[in-house]
Amino acid sequence: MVTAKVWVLKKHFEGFPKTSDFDLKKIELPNLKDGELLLESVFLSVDPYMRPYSRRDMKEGDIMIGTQVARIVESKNPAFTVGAFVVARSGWRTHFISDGKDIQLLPSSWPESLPKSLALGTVGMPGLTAYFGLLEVCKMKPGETVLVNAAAGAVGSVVGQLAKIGGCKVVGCAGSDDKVAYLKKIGFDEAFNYKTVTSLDEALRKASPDGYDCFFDNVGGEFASIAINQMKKHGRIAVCGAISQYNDSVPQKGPYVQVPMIFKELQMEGFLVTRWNNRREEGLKALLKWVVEGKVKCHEQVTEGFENMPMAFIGMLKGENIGKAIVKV
Ligand SMILES: NC(=O)C1=CN([C@@H]2O[C@H](COP(=O)(O)OP(=O)(O)OC[C@H]3O[C@@H](n4cnc5c(N)ncnc54)[C@H](OP(=O)(O)O)[C@@H]3O)[C@@H](O)[C@H]2O)C=CC1
Ligand SMILES: CCCCCCCCC/C=C/C=O
Repeated sequence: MVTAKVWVLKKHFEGFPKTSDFDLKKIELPNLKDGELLLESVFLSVDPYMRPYSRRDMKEGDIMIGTQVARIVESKNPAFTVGAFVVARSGWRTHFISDGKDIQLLPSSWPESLPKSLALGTVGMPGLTAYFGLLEVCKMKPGETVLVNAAAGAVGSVVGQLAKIGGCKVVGCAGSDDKVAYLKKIGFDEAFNYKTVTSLDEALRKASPDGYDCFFDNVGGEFASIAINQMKKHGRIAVCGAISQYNDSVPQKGPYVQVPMIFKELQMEGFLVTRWNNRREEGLKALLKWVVEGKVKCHEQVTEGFENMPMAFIGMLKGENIGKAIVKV
């Protein structure tokens, strides 16, 4: 008999999540039936979507949603061997049982030397978000200028590097001087700390006096309202995330987008990375290749210990992470 530790949502978040909104519990797992596997989580992901999705998809007492890289410790399914690593969507649990249908083996070409946690970041859902958002929504072209916010995070840091690979000029904004230094290190042409500039409008203008062809928006709210005015004619805005609004108890008010949208003839499109689930393999293959070649650099903010999951999640929402926020069990 295996005992799993799980984190449940004790109380729906009101405003910014608190550690007291979570409860750590223990669950006895049953013995495996034919066709089933026992897995242990090795790395778990904490992601911004957990904040809005908890309200939409969960009730109090449910196990927190989320993904992990897990190792197969017992198998009664001939398609999966003990010791193999998979990406699963089993929520905040140390151990779980699967019938093998909703788990994905790490690509067979995954180098031994590459951290498996990257399957939750650059070579996982956040990397795919950057890849499809830039190619399919922004439709970036060589020579264009791309703006990205939350630029030092899991999605943003990949957006900037893919845009450079695609022959664009890249401007990134992030919330600390250390993050700005990181952006310059990984090849961003311009980067600034949006928290310390006297005027965001002026800082954006200085970074690209001619304006922006593409804006990959991870933040929404006031930042997006200011940035939209600096789009070039026929610019494209990929509305990827709105993290500045996820913890609001009262919805923020305008300014509104219609006037710049009309006079600059902009395209603005929201998207979910799951739209391209049928092209997941293509995206992961491309991302893995760039990482192995050293063309895309990865950084992870690793929190040690399953007990610290709520703290890691709250820290990520506060902006404490450079690169992908990960918990190592
Ligand atoms: N559409 C889709 O399919 C997907 C959307 N997303 C979205 O992409 C965005 C980035 O996700 P991800 O890369 O995983 O997360 P990050 O690794 O970027 O972590 C979140 C970052 O958001 C920034 N942030 C937090 N609060 C605010 C705020 N009030 N104003 C501005 N910035 C803030 C912080 O960076 P800083 O210090 O720079 O402020 C923080 O580090 C999120 O909005 C997320 O919801 C992610 C995956 C898929
Ligand atoms: C329980 C795991 C669900 C994984 C869903 C990933 C979809 C991410 C879409 C993100 C939207 C905003 O952050």
